[in-house]
Amino acid sequence: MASHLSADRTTSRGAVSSSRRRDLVFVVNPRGANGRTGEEWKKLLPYLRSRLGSDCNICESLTSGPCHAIDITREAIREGADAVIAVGGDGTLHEVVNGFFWGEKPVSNHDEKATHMTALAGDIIIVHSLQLIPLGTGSDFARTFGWKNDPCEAIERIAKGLRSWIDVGVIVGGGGESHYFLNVADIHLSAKAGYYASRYKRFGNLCYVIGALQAFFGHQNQDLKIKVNEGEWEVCSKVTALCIGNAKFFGGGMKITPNAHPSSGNFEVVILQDFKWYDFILKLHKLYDGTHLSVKNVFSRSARSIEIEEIEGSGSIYVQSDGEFLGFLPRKGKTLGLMFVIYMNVTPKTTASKRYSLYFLGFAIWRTEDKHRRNRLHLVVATETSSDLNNEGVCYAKKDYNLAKHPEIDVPNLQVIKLMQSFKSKEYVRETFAWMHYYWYLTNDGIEFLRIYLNLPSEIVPNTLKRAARPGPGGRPFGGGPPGDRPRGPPRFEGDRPRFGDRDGYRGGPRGPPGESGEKGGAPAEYQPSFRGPGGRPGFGRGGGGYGAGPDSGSFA
Ligand SMILES: Nc1ncnc2c1ncn2[C@@H]1O[C@H](COP(=O)(O)OP(=O)(O)OP(=O)(O)O)[C@@H](O)[C@H]1O
Repeated sequence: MASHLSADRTTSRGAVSSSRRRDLVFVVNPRGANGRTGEEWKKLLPYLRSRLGSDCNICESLTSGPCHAIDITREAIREGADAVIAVGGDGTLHEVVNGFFWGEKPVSNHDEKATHMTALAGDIIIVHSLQLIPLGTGSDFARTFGWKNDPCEAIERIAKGLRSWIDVGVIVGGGGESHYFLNVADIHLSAKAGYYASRYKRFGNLCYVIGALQAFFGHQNQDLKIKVNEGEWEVCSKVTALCIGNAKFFGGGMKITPNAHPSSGNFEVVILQDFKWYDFILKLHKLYDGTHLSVKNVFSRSARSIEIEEIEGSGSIYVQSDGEFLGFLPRKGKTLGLMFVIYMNVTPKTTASKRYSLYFLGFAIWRTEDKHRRNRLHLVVATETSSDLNNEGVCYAKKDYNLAKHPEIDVPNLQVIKLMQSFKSKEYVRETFAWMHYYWYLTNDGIEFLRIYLNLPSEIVPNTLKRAARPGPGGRPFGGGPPGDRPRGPPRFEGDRPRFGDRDGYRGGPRGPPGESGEKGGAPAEYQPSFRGPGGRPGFGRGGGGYGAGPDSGSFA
């Protein structure tokens, strides 16, 4: 463990190395929330040790000043920490997230054997865990998940060890340097307000109001050029603020990007145009409850990437990410502020394709505000119990949106279909449709995702995959080697460039010949359905036409 980390190793260290005790590194900002974080932390530590000490090594490291959390995190990861826990506000979380990266690359462990980074044919999935004990002034990131500034609740989340992927945004600055964010990156008035608010943290959440009032002095709405998802440049006139949300809240509880979710794979970009100071006074309540999108001159769109250029070249447009002041938008002609998201799998050769995701430990699935998300995660957990998708590598559902329950999984049929459509869009499953039934086959990415999500050892593979390992005519090479040797699909990028404007482009191209890509109504020609009547279990995945079972699915990545 990092030399300067103070590690609580009251329990046998020998047991630590031989068993699976986790090394948890708590990065504490004692100055957070005007010093309250440090005080709370002192009170919390005995409880933390009693709650987690029997299973984990608890290492605490107090920051000594701004940016120190970045160095601590990097060192912790290199030394093999299983999880880094930010204790403080969004600023501390922001620094910890940046510590997960070095330049454009994720930081990796010194010890190759214990490495938490999985490299699969050029794709890198970062599986170091990040967690948060929200103890800051605003703690806005935690609000998206409905978390309170309650450290005991946070410790319970860590103890339960539930995990989820979250997206990480990247800002590529003028000099080409990468800067990462988790919550909201914003430009102009809101960023200026955040800059001033940081001076008044002693007033608690009121600091944001004071900051906003101060920011209006000398403020001028500015024309900006933006390019979304590598499309055409557009002019946005009189921009008051432009906010790029990976999560929903900023400024001490303003629901600025109400449709953003850190696992969606997209930002929500909200642009406020031509606002006057009195507009803010009159509409402030709408910003807090997230209903401002219906207000005149407020625009929202979903985006994976956005480039922003100042037209006037004033060099005075503030940029902020996760509530931390980053500097000013580069002047026109010199450089661009470029931001883009990022969802799992990095293809290292292609610098333009930065799709990272961190593993978020202790994700409060039952507390999230987003109903759809809750159902999705519930269903992933359900697959573990039902042994359906995970064990068999396949899942099915009748195309009946009103069916009260899926016959095998204890949730409404519609939720199964919606979850699988979401998985399909992420290429975790391949879909076919026949005889009023959908069938989904786990892809390699899907297996990897479920394995990590459900914390399964690498020996566990879906049953269909095991059968595919049998040699024989027409048999697929799947399963013949170690899991990491599984063959991959065709390259995800054409030449050096990702097909950014096209979702399929960055998710990967078609994975098989026409007819096998799993479009609705496109059951493979060789497919012979073997239904056993209503409520019976179709034969998919059990040898008939399942994943890896026959030549029809042979080109499936
Ligand atoms: N030891 C330290 N002394 C002074 N400042 C520090 C120290 N450690 C970290 N910082 C800085 O403190 C700033 C604020 O920290 P943090 O975000 O944790 O608290 P907060 O601002 O009260 O909460 P929030 O951002 O949620 O409103 C960060 O910019 C960080 O760089």
